[in-house]
Amino acid sequence: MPCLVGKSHVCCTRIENLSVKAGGEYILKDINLHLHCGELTAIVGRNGAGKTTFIKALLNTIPHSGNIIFEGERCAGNCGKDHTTDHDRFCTCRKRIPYTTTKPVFGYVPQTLSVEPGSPVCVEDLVFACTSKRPVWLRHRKKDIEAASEILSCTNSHQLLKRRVCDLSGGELQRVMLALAINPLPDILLLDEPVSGVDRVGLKSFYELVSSIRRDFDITILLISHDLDLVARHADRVVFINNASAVVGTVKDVYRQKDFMEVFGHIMLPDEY
Ligand SMILES: Nc1ncnc2c1ncn2[C@@H]1O[C@H](COP(=O)(O)OP(=O)(O)OP(=O)(O)O)[C@@H](O)[C@H]1O
Repeated sequence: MPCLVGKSHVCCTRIENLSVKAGGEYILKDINLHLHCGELTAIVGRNGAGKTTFIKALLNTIPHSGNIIFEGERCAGNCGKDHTTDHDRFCTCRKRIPYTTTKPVFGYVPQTLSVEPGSPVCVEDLVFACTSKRPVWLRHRKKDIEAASEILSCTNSHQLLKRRVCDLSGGELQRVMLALAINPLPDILLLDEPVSGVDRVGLKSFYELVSSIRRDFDITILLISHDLDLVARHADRVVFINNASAVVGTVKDVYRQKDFMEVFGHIMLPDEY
């Protein structure tokens, strides 16, 4: 399973001159960023700054201009192992070739999932709907249930398999969606931090889980965040979106920047406590 795949490749994503306009105004203008594998990059900014717009442009769900170029490595294809899509990208054999694409594979966890109260859909159905070509209403086979459980175990949510999705807490739902977003393993994982239905303890464990994914899998993680303390503790780099442009740097660099301090004030860094 992709879950078992470890660190094996190097990659970089270049975002060049990304712009989004709405109603004649720029929401984002000429954003240029380099994102690296194995790094957690947090996107911060005041309400309405353009964080979600940025993610939507990356996912190509809204009109935008500019380029997204993903450079990675994949198996050369002659190592004699079974070649699934994941294998090509994450095989640990030594014969690897560089590849470049403008269409990287994204995993996406939205801020929330709208679920009808009382809906009988259980987590198992949700996993099958996302991962299997077999109609969800057919009786679930033992091997499919085991595969679903293994997918969920990546985020320690396998015990939720039989629970109704509408009954899950905000934190439980995030864990299920995160498991789906990393199976199969994407090139870039986009996360929108939950802002409702998750308490402070749940949010902390969400960041710890994201950090462990960053450690275990060599993928680029971009996280829209509203919790600047948790960002300071977990992010490798920060993108601060303000006035349609972006400032990028380490937590310390960005948090001590004049514009950032005007918006958010003085945020203590972990080594200042
Ligand atoms: N389709 C659209 N047409 C016009 N304006 C839009 C459109 N989509 C977003 N906007 C505006 O673009 C700005 C950025 O919105 P966006 O949702 O990206 O902000 P955000 O940083 O994610 O905010 P929040 O932190 O509140 O979630 C807002 O002023 C919003 O009203």
